[in-house]
Amino acid sequence: MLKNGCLYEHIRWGEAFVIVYSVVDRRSFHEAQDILGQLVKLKLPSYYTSLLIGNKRDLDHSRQVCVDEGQEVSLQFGCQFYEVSAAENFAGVSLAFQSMLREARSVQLLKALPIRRKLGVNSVSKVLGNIFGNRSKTDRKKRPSLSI
Ligand SMILES: Nc1nc2c(ncn2[C@@H]2O[C@H](COP(=O)(O)OP(=O)(O)OP(=O)(O)O)[C@@H](O)[C@H]2O)c(=O)[nH]1
Repeated sequence: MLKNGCLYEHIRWGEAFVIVYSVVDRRSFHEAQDILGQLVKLKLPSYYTSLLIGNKRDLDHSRQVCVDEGQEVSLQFGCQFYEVSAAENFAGVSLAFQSMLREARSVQLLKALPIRRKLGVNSVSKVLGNIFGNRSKTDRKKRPSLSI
């Protein structure tokens, strides 16, 4: 799956990723870890959001991956983590996706923050300069402006 060029391209441009494994299939859990590792390699240091989902929670009697293992991997890779049962109801799946989208939107806002902060600092320093500056107005006009 990871050798698939198409997936590789998606990882390149994607900003939010959902990785699903089955709690009754340990191999799928290992594959999920591989994908999370690929994301780290291909995406860092860019910001991205990832969500790890352990599906088929209802099949507890055949469970091969315990909830603690999923949690541990999510901590290791800094992603959100939910166990759900797509067969039982969609509420859990929907909540997990909504939570991931909220984080992805926050990340987008954070990305835009440095410019805003820069503008804010410039505005504040301009106001302080006007209040405390001892230069005449004509002197101030001659100086090059740093505001964007
Ligand atoms: N019990 C149970 N079965 C599920 C759940 N989610 C999916 N399934 C079943 O798992 C089988 C595979 O589901 P698909 O939707 O085809 O998903 P897939 O990614 O192709 O999954 P795999 O065939 O397991 O690799 C289907 O028979 C689904 O009904 C779940 O949460 N609980």
